[in-house]
Amino acid sequence: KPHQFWETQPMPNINELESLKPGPIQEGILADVRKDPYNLISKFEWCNVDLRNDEQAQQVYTLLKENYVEDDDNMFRFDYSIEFLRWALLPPGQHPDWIVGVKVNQKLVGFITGIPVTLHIENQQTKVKMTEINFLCVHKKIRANRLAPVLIKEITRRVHIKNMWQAVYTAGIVVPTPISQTRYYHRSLNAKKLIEVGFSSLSARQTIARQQKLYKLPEEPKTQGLRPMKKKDVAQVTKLLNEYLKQFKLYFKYTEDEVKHWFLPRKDVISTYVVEKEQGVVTDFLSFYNLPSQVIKNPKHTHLRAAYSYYNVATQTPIVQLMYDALILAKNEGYDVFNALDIMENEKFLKELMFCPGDGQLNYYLYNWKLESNMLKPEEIGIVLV
Ligand SMILES: CCOC(=O)c1cnc2ccc(OC)cc2c1SCCC#N
Repeated sequence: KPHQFWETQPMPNINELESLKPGPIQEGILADVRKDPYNLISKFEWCNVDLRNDEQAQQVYTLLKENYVEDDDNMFRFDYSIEFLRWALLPPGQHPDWIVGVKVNQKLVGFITGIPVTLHIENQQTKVKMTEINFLCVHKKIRANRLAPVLIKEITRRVHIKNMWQAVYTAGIVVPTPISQTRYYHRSLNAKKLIEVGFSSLSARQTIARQQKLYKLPEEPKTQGLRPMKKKDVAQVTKLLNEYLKQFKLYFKYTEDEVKHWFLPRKDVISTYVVEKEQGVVTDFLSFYNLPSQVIKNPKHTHLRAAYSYYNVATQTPIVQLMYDALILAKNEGYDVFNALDIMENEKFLKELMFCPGDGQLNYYLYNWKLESNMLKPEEIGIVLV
């Protein structure tokens, strides 16, 4: 029976979509929260992973590299780097007991994480303090032990115990009940490599040279005043971002500390460029993160270098021009492909900049919250989960 576990969770099911009123589905009662961790089958143990510790970070890296998400054709598997995981999982206000591992004989075989976020939902006046759940992973060799539901229940318990009752997460699969179904788009930067790894294919009339010409980009960005973001830009970027995000139905509210963490450039992790035309005035910014993938069983390539569109705020520069510059910058940083979802204003540049729709979809979920509108359109989503 499908969704055995999800039927037991506070998620609206199909026939409740009409009856439930907007807001929390279940009232959270702190006194009812289990004080001790869920039971694990013998030899399995809970652990809090300290990602600042090189050995423990290496164990997480290897577990994900070998067992985390693959595309439907098993052509790629995400290869999150240790520095990326430290960026993604050690933001301001992080809770050490929200980086949850399961070990067997000191070997990491299961993983799930949460980070604290403040989410603004639809027209609700209040912003909801909640957790963003990510990196649910069970080693391939011990699947079908029903370990994933226990990992989800345990991190839910660790969130409840802090008096938080909602969560936000994404998944490529459909379980009860998505709040939005978005699509990945891909813009080729290295046509030859995408053909060699088998992602792109040539029709009879096409040649590799023709494809390379089609996707060729200028050497340098067009926008005057475009430069890497620096610490001195944090205040202006925070204001621009928080103002920009208000147009969406779902968005995070950022403190300056959070903007420092999420946007200051980190080599091979996050690239952020600001537009400063007039002395000291930042009018726009673009950002993309580095998430390579292992190419599974390919004679010629072991990895794909993929840049993922993060947050882009265009107030003076046309969004198409800003994103064209993002492609040029990503190409110059050595990426093979530039990926983006059809969320926020992305539809405005995807076609014009020659992005192609992928066959993978990304579903957004809210745990224990009924929306006013059952589903949100992709362009109403203002959050990117890495
Ligand atoms: C060339 C276009 O495809 C990808 O970039 C890519 C790379 N690695 C993956 C690993 C797991 C995976 O599992 C869904 C998908 C990919 C994808 S397509 C969806 C991500 C985007 N954009």
